[in-house]
Order: sequence, then C-alpha cells, then structure tokens
Amino acid sequence: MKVSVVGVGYVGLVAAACLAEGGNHVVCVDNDQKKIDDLNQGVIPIYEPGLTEIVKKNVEAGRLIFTTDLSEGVAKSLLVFIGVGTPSADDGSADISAVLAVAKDVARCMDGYRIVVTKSTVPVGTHKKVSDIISSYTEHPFDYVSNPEFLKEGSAVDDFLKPDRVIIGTTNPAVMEIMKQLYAPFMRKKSRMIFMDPASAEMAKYAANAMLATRITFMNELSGLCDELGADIEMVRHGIGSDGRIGSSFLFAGLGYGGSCFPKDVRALSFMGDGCGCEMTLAKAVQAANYKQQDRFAERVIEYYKNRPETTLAAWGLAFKARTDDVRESPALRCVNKFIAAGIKVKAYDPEAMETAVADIDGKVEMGENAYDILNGCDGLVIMTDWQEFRSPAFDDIKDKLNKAVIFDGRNLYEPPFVAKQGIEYHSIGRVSVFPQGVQQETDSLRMRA
Ligand SMILES: NC(=O)c1ccc[n+]([C@@H]2O[C@H](COP(=O)([O-])OP(=O)(O)OC[C@H]3O[C@@H](n4cnc5c(N)ncnc54)[C@H](O)[C@@H]3O)[C@@H](O)[C@H]2O)c1
Ligand SMILES: O=c1ccn([C@@H]2O[C@H](COP(=O)(O)OP(=O)(O)O[C@H]3O[C@H](CO)[C@@H](O)[C@H](O)[C@H]3O)[C@@H](O)[C@H]2O)c(=O)[nH]1
Repeated sequence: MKVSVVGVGYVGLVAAACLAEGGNHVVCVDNDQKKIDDLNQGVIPIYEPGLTEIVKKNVEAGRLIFTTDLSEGVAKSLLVFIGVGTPSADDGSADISAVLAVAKDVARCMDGYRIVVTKSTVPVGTHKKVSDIISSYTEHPFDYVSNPEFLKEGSAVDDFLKPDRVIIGTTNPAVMEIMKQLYAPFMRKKSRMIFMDPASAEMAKYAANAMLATRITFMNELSGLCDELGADIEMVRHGIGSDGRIGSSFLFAGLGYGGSCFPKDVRALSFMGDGCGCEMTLAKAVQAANYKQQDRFAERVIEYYKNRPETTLAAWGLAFKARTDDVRESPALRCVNKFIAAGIKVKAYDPEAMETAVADIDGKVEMGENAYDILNGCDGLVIMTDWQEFRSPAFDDIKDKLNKAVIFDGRNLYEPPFVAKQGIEYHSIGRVSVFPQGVQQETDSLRMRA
C-alpha cells in the first residue's frame, strides 16, 4: 500500500520503517529540515536498537523516502498517518496543536479520497476535531482512523513488528478491511487486532499507560513501606507476580517512572477528568506519588552526604530507562539536578544519552567517556538507569576507584549480600542496606524518608 507518515520522531520513524518492511511504500514527512537532511544522508536521529538496519534496508529497496514536502507525501498515499508530538501544555493537558496543524495541511494537499490515521496519543474527542478541520479545508472525501501506538522505546522495532494488539478506531467496515491488510504482515498467533469506535481507541491508549504507571507507582510506594518495616520489595514482587491475575511484568520498583509518555499521559488523563467533572483522583495520586519516589531517592543520597563537604558523586545513567537516548522527564536528570542544587558535584556517564542530556545539565555535570573513568575521586556511585552494561560490573574496580566504596542503586540491579561481599556498602530500593563485614550499620539515617 502507499502510505505517508507525518512526524518522523520515535514513533513516526519506527512506524514508517516497519510499514516499509511489511512491503508498503512509505513517504516520511517532517518539518524539521535538518532531521530530513540527516535521514537522507543515512543518519538516524535517535538511538533505537534495530532501527538503523531496518531504515537502511528499506531505503535501499526504494520503499522508504524522506521529505519536508507534505504535498508529496499526501499525493503519493492512500493512508496518511499523523505521528507528531502531543507534549504536556502548562496546565497538564495534551497539546494537540501540532496534530491539528498537520490535519489542516493534509486537507489542503488532498486531491482525492484519503484515510487519515492518528498514531499520536490524543485526548478523547480529538477524532472529531481532526475530522472537522479536514472537512473544512477540503471537498474531497476521507475516512478517519484512531490507531494509537503501544511501542516501547528500546524495543520499538520489535514491538511494532510483533504487536500484542493493534487497536483500530473506526466504524467503517471498508476501512477496517484496509487496516487489516496493512497490519497483516505483523500479526502473529498471539497478536490481536481490535476494532472499536475512535473515542474508545483514544481512551484505550491513556488507560493502558495510566494502568501501567499505577502498577509501577504502587510498587514504588510499597518499596517505601518495605524500607520502613524491613521487608524486601523484590521478594514481594515475586510473591505477587506469580498470581496469574496480577502478572509479573511492570512491577519493578525503582526511581519512579519517566519518559515521554507515562508522565504526560497521566497528566492529560487527569486534565480530561477535570474538564468533564469526573475527577481522576487515582491518576492524580499516581502522579504525586511518582515525584515523591524520585525525590525520596535523591533526598536519601543528599542526607547521607550532608556532613561531608565537597562531595562528588559518579552517576551511571541519564536516560529515563535503558536502551534509549531519550531523557524526556528522566528521573535520573531530576535526581542529578537535586544533587547539584544540594551542592554535590556530579560526574555522569550514559551509554547513549549524554548528547540528549546536554540541554538539561550542560556545564553543571562533567560527562565521562566510560563508566569506570568517572569513578576516580568520587565519594560514591549512584545508579539511575538500568542499562545492561551496569548489571554485572567490575566491583573490584568500583571499590578501588571510589574514595568511599558505596553504591546507591535506584534500579535494584544487584543482590545486596553479593555486593557487601565485594567490600562495598550498598543501598537500594525497598531492600535492606548492606555493609561490608565489620562496618557499623547506619540503618536509621539511611531509611528513605517520605
Ligand atoms: N515515544 C514513544 O515511545 C511513543 C509511543 C507511543 C505513542 N507515542 C505518541 O506518539 C506521538 C509522537 O511521539 P514521539 O515520541 O515520536 O515524538 P517526537 O517528538 O520524537 O517526534 C515528533 C516529530 O514530529 C515532527 N513535527 C512536529 N510538528 C510537525 C509538523 N507540523 N509537520 C511535520 N512534522 C512535525 C517533529 O519535528 C518530530 O520529528 C506522541 O503523541 C506520543 O505520545 C510515543
Ligand atoms: O516495572 C517497571 C517498568 C517500567 N518502569 C519505568 O517506567 C517508565 C516507562 O517505561 P516503559 O513503559 O518501558 O517505556 P516507554 O517507552 O515510555 O513506553 C510506555 O509509553 C509508550 C508511549 O505511550 C507506550 O506506547 C508503551 O506501551 C509504554 O510502555 C520508565 O521510566 C521505566 O524505567 C519502572 O519503573 N518499573
């Protein structure tokens, strides 16, 4: 099929490359000239495992092209996907101005029937706004589909090529058939294609993200209680995850959720509720508890070093999670900024996110070329992103290079007794702190404070 994708970001570029991989001819349109120039030179603007290969392959096969010319995209396509950003506005609502602007421009470029598909995460009711705009700027017939995207950064290509489910929000049977054909190459035995009305499709996207954010946040709150009462959150996770009704994924306590989706989508859901007199009390509580979790970790570290002037910490990880260079609403950056505000110096390393983090922490943090170089002269190591390369480190090197062998782990990457055996003091989330043999425990001062 002939497809165009407007907005070549984390979602648009992955969707476009994967749709091309399925045999479609895809025109990618973005209004960022540099991004399009880079892509035309073979430079992929984001770090996403597997993306470079799939883009290159489909460009070479002539199925994937990049342009800033929307009319070229619309002219060559039956389906026009909108994948532009919908960031939080100041009041917490989703800012859909880019979606509406694209809808208007698409309508102006139409020279016949088109199917306009929204991939961006948009508030319930946006389908009506987009449809109204399109009909007011073109005489040509069109259908509208709400097709929210569920990929995760770090496994985006895989998620798109092998989806758990594809949600198609349309009531037109002919359009359902076209969407079925489009997604047929990606449907596995376990994949489901679910058809519903556009409003429910829009809501399903927010519901999924808010549900996952709530699960994580519940575990994070429990981790605080575990700290206080001497239980182990990892044991609790195993204990409840083995219940088939609960399931074991997305139960990892840590620094709090971040990223370009959960924080903004939970906020937007709350805003939607306020707008129609149906207050989303749970979503609001989740949002507040999530910030509290991030701050509790930062404050615990700050408290530990409060009597030691001239503290320097090594920070492993800046991205909001592993396998991405995305630092949008990264808990790691929030913590780093808190350390700096408390007078602690920070040296940081992230395998992929140092360039993207620069805008937030440039000049305030010394960046290192690798995880071990930054340890020299530091008074402790703080782990904030769950990168694979941090999971089995050279503990001897950590111990030798740090001024004081202490790790604060916001991701529970290691077994506490094992770290203590390496001669390192170890503080993690919702688990007892451990100390090398013979070292006096300072448990009380190390408890996470609410
Ligand atoms: N990032 C994710 O993992 C993810 C997953 C599922 C859904 N989503 C949703 O998908 C949408 C896009 O998210 P993203 O992370 O890919 O955003 P992004 O910021 O990475 O990319 C958006 C792109 O749209 C382009 N753009 C903006 N206005 C434009 C216009 N008028 N014409 C053409 N291009 C324009 C920007 O230049 C940018 O390249 C959001 O609604 C988001 O909530 C994101
Ligand atoms: O058990 C867990 C799982 C995740 N996280 C954190 O939660 C955040 C989000 O993680 P994840 O969901 O893996 O990343 P995203 O790429 O933001 O993906 C989410 O947001 C996307 C955008 O809407 C959706 O498409 C995906 O389905 C949804 O998982 C990150 O800070 C993670 O560190 C935890 O703290 N504990």
